[in-house]
Amino acid sequence: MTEPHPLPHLQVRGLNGWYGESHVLHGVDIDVHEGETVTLLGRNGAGKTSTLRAITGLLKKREGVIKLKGRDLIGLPTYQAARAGIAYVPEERGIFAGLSVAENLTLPPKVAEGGMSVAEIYRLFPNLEERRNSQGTKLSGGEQQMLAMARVLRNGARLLLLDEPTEGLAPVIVQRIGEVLRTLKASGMTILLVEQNFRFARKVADRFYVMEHGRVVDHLTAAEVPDRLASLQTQLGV
Ligand SMILES: Nc1ncnc2c1ncn2[C@@H]1O[C@H](COP(=O)(O)OP(=O)(O)OP(=O)(O)O)[C@@H](O)[C@H]1O
Repeated sequence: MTEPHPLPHLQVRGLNGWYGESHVLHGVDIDVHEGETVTLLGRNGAGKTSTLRAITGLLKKREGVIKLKGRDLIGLPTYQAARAGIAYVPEERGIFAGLSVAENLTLPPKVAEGGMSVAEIYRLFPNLEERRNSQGTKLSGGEQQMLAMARVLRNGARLLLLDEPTEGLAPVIVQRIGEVLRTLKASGMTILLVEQNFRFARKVADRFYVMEHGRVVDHLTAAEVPDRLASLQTQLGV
């Protein structure tokens, strides 16, 4: 039996980030422990997407500490962040529109042992198997989101960053994505999620950080949500 890892899977300290001269992240602090699902909440423009982009290195102008199981990532270029074990599904999903589902699934490079096989992917996402010969452009929004998640699950990374996975999707698909996240969590995956849909986030997350103006202004556990609901709704403007 392996001992639980003593360090957070992801530790972010004093993270600052800029788009050109525009300073958008002002000292973000986040911990995500192994096997946890954590959600970043906040109004539009609070800095949630930029935080994920800074963690992956896509936001290049950044300072602070970003550690993956104790290993500092801030000096590493984006492709090495992926190799270090981060799987990122951006809001725009990033699938190859001109390729079929099956082709999309065979392209991603493997970064670590333990990535899912195509057969395992099809077990988790039966609709993708039905649509395996369809082009990316022909998929529904929900199928595209599932394909985007499936692609990164192939690569063996154990930290999954998801940006608004339920945006624009029908309730039945949102529910399906929730089931997938719970299955991934049960398999030990660590998940950091940006989500505007608080009702959805509530069902999947262990803890929440609330962001405002490029910093974390609040933190709560799932157990604290009922007591904090009213103030949270004011903070989020929902
Ligand atoms: N490419 C960019 N160039 C310049 N400024 C940007 C860029 N992307 C985002 N910003 C700015 O950075 C700040 C944080 O935006 P970010 O997208 O991280 O917020 P968010 O909380 O994810 O909100 P949303 O849900 O609207 O994406 C905002 O002020 C936004 O206008």
